[in-house]
Amino acid sequence: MWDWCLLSVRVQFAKGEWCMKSDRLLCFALAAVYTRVSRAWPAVLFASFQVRYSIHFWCKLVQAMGKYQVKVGIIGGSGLNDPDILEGRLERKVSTPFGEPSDCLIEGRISGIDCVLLARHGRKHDVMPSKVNYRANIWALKMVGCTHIIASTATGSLQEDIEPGDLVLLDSFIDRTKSREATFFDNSCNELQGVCHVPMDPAFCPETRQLFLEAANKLGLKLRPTGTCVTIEGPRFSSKAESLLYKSWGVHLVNMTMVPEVCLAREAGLCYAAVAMATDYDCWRDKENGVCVAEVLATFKQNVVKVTKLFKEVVPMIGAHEWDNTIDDLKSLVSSGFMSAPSKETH
Ligand SMILES: CSC[C@H]1O[C@H](OP(=O)(O)O)[C@H](O)[C@@H]1O
Ligand SMILES: Nc1ncnc2[nH]cnc12
Repeated sequence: MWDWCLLSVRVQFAKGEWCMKSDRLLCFALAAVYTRVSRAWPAVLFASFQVRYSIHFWCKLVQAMGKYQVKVGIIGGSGLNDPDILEGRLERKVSTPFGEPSDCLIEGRISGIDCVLLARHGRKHDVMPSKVNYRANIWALKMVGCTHIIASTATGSLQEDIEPGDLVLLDSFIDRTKSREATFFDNSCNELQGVCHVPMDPAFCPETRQLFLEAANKLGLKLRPTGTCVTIEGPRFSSKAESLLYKSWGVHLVNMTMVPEVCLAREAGLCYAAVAMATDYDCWRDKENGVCVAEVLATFKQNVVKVTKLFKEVVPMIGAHEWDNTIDDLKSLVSSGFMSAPSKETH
């Protein structure tokens, strides 16, 4: 039994995750006492203890064998910026060649997987959609080593069967923004020279999306597997004619932030997936008044637990997955978009 205890301690040290948390210490102490008294109980205790840590262990092992160390950036949209989602939090202020991101990065872990949380509109929600520095946000996450970004967004539903509170895993977008920096390759940064026409199909990372679907399935959570979102410039909501126009295009949802975030994540070679929550029916329906901020925030608040559960479930799945080919393919996709070879290795 002591061998088992020692092995466990060694694993904790090897992972660099040893910390004097009371639950872990108690677990070890009880096991040590029981070892003297009985031979059965320690096994039971350690079985439960090990289930949690063996998941971490295998995740780390899979990552250690791969080329890329997985780190998941979480961009919290309206209504999602609760840092409690992360264990062992540490705030880090960063600045990028493109300016300041919306707020500090909050680094921490979910189930042992390194994560970085960023509030898209700042933690006080004082940055409006058109003024979000999307380039700085994505670059900051890339700079601190993120391989993935999972994002949330509050959206208006353009379809009767997508009800307020429903979650949709986006698979495409339509860009109706007007005044946003939508590429890193505009020669404003010395490191990133060249003209890049990056392919945007598929728009969202298929492998990460697949893991989201499996995570939702495991949780028994309703997640619509596909959906197209039209991103408008904002900050105003749509007129009825605009709303009806988007609806007539067969679009499912409307928001103000998905573009250029998803495009910049692609240029940065990051695996990006977004979960949209329908918070309202915009203003196309005759049945009720149009959307307002209070409605958006209230609906998001009522349902936010679904998004956090889903994110907490999917992160260890991302950590356990093998990403070498996916990330290499993304890099090639970006390289294929250059009109001439970039002057420096940027990805
Ligand atoms: C608060 S109403 C409009 C606002 O909500 C959405 O934000 P996010 O995408 O960051 O969740 C929408 O895109 C608008 O920015
Ligand atoms: N109806 C709507 N239009 C644009 N952005 C939104 N975010 C939430 N609801 C929205």
